[in-house]
Amino acid sequence: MSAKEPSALNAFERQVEWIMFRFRWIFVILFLLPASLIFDSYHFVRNYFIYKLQSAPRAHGRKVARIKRQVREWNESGKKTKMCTARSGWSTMSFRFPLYKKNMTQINTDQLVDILEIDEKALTVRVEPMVTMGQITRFLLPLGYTLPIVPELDDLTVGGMINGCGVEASGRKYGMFQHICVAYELVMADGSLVTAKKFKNPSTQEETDMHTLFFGIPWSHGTLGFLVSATLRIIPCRPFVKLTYYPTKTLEEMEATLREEAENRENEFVEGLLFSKDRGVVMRGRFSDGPIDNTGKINSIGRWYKKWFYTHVEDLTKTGKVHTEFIPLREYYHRHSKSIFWELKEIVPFGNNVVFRWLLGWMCPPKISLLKLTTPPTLRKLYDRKHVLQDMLVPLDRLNETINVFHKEVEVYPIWLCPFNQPSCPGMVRQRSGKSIMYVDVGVYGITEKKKIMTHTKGFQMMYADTYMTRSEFWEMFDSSIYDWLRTKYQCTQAFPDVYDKVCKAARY
Ligand SMILES: Cc1cc2nc3c(=O)[nH]c(=O)nc-3n(C[C@H](O)[C@H](O)[C@H](O)COP(=O)(O)OP(=O)(O)OC[C@H]3O[C@@H](n4cnc5c(N)ncnc54)[C@H](O)[C@@H]3O)c2cc1C
Ligand SMILES: NC(=O)C1=CN([C@@H]2O[C@H](COP(=O)(O)OP(=O)(O)OC[C@H]3O[C@@H](n4cnc5c(N)ncnc54)[C@H](OP(=O)(O)O)[C@@H]3O)[C@@H](O)[C@H]2O)C=CC1
Ligand SMILES: CC(C)=CCC[C@@H](C)[C@H]1CC[C@H]2C3=C(CC[C@]12C)[C@@]1(C)CC[C@H](O)C[C@@H]1CC3
Repeated sequence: MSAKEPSALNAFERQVEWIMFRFRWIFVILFLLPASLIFDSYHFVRNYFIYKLQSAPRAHGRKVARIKRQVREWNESGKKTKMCTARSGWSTMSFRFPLYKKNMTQINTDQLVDILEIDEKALTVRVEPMVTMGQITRFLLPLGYTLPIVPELDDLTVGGMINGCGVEASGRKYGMFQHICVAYELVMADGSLVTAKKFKNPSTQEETDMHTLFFGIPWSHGTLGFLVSATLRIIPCRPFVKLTYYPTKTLEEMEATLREEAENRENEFVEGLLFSKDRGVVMRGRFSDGPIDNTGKINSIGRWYKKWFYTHVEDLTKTGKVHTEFIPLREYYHRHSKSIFWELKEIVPFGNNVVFRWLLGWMCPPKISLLKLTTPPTLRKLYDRKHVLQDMLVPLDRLNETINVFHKEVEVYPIWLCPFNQPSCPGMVRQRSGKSIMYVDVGVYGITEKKKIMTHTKGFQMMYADTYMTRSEFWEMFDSSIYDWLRTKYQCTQAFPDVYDKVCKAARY
């Protein structure tokens, strides 16, 4: 456990800080909302034309050749500094800017933004790593398919979900994002192109190597090679999610209901929200064709004038009754995008007001990357002191204990609870029980009124969040056996930093 001391501020500085925080919405409404709309419209049109022209598969070879050439040039020029991707710090989905990029050779992977091919026989889709979740759902759902796991913010990338990690409400059935991956195409430190994948019975040394590499990539944060494409599983889907809300009145009831629903094999999605230590709701979802059996109405939560999803859920829990409704699938997947979970209320405090929603809701949300880019240093300091951003992945039977720790230390609500299945397979996140265990992601995001203490309970911490762990604490949490071996075998130690040196506090500001 390590404490973060608030820096001493005088009264004037506090006032400036408060004004910037309270009136940021003016800048957001006047500049960021229109800029976000332009940005998204450009990408929408661009992707539409690329799809219609079918040019992405041909262009992929050229893009990969360029990356191989950059890595070979790095080798030939004497390997002076280590390598990382050239993705700019402001466009990534974490609060922090990566400091490490400044002193490294940046390999340009920014053009890898296209969906390459869908194989309806093998039920897979092959995509480049900068493809976003919003892009994938827009492409797959009209074809009647979906990824088994769709992390909910539109701008999360496939590369980030694989090299970092991705969880979502369907994790109870499919695990983490890495568990829906079939193969990774990688440019390694020597400039070679390899395909890492799972083999049922690896029979040659090469197959064994590629099998081991496949398990090493998730959570490695680009420290084993550059991902240039990924083959992902797809599943058939239906146009709606039939969502049932079960209000809970105690933490014990929450844990029991979450477990019961997570273990029910008929459920596709299970998610919990805690609005206070005791009061919460468990939501279970199943694919559906809509309200044909008169068990509920359609609620198009994604429409611009609709309430933010979590406030809708909170209103339902206040009735104390079980409620069922049908949500269009894509709107369900991106249900937390419009309100950026519950972060937008700090930025546009009246963003959920009915008048605002009808007038300007269609431009929401502002892009997270633009918010990040335009956070002034004064506000960053305030966020440093008062804002909590933590995701702890813990076995479900430790939920109660974990909530108690977060309640005592930061008392930030709502808390996001996302159960997911953690198989016993090799990799950095490792449980060695020999069987699958139900874990839960406990996500805490928001402003705390308490003195901020960063605590890490037993489990795995998602590394996009703020981490104050020492190197030894880090490697106590994660399993390094395959990782270290792969780093040596593929000459990564000279080519890429150690994963801890990318995610520790000193590497980000
Ligand atoms: C000095 C040294 C030499 C090494 N030499 C080799 C080598 O020659 N060849 C090589 O491949 N690795 C080699 N390794 C890597 C080695 O595989 C791992 O470091 C080690 O086995 C990890 O142990 P573990 O208990 O975490 O994984 P284990 O559970 O032992 O897993 C090892 C391998 O078994 C397979 N496996 C296990 N569970 C599952 C599962 N649930 N689903 C699918 N696959 C599974 C995977 O291939 C995995 O890579 C070496 C490591 C070291 C330190
Ligand atoms: N529901 C969820 O699961 C959510 C998850 N998140 C977190 O957000 C992060 C994803 O953010 P996103 O902006 O998409 O990704 P980032 O750009 O932040 O990438 C995350 C890491 O993956 C590495 N990486 C990305 N692409 C490649 C590639 N092609 N080759 C090699 N390494 C690569 C990056 O390396 P480098 O440093 O070299 O750029 C970086 O270390 C994840 O880490 C995730 O944990 C956030 C919100 C929700
Ligand atoms: C569901 C999981 C696993 C994680 C959700 C994480 C998000 C809540 C955060 C990821 C990036 C964060 C940023 C902000 C809020 C919280 C996230 C969206 C800001 C928008 C907060 C305001 C700052 O000025 C900019 C931040 C950018 C990153």
